[in-house]
Amino acid sequence: MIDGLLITELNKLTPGSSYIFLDYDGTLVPIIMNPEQSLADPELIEMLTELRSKYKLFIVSGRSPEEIKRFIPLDLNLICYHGACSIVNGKTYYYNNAQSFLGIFNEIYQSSLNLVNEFPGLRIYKKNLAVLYHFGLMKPQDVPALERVIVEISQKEHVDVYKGKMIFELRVPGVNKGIAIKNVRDEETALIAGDDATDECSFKYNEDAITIKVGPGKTSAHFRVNDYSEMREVLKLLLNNAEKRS
Ligand SMILES: O=P(O)(O)OC[C@H]1O[C@H](O[C@H]2O[C@H](CO)[C@@H](O)[C@H](O)[C@H]2O)[C@H](O)[C@@H](O)[C@@H]1O
Repeated sequence: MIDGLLITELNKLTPGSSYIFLDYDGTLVPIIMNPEQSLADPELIEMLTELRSKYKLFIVSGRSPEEIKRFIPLDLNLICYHGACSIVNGKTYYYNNAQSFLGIFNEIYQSSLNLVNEFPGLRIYKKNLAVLYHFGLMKPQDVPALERVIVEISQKEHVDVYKGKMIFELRVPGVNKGIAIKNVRDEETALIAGDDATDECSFKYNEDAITIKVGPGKTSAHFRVNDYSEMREVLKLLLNNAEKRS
């Protein structure tokens, strides 16, 4: 059930001027074993279509823009690669010259490929500004050894390691969803929702916003919902609020 206080807070968001920043995996769609299959369903696409017409909507993801665009066939504002790249009104911006890491991540990907022989079940995905190591199908007892290898690569190549749900990701150093969000919204009212460690930066850097943790775990968000379907109920409330005010 949605917290009554959250329902009251939602009234502070003003259609036309307030921002909505939504993480994707685990927040709008469930976490699944195959990351390439996380397509948005028709209900979600309809909801996002409505939301972007009423609020300043951003999807804020660790994914690449290409992945998000394949999953959600809408022209949306995006913050991708955990904050390394933003697409605002069709224009692309990179954090701190992040695009200069393209070659490095390609090299890391190529030289990592043999790890699948050392760690049965490991899947490695090439992203332009990141490399994703998915250990969901690995034996749990092998994961600490994989982590050590990945930390070594990150130190050698001067990139950051991110530990998410069943994944390690090498990403552009210093990226932070929270700073990217802050730069976009300035001090305008906003709702920010996310489910994972990377979203905690979004909450911490934007304490004045309405922040929602999706699912269990320690958080600095002001509110919590149980899962992505309850998050969708919150979005429906936002749409109803906008409808009442029009
Ligand atoms: O910031 P997000 O939109 O939450 O992206 C974070 C990572 O999401 C994806 O991985 C997660 O979802 C996958 C599909 O459900 C799941 O298989 C994986 O275990 C999760 O960690 C994505 O693959 C990563 O690149 C993102 O960084």
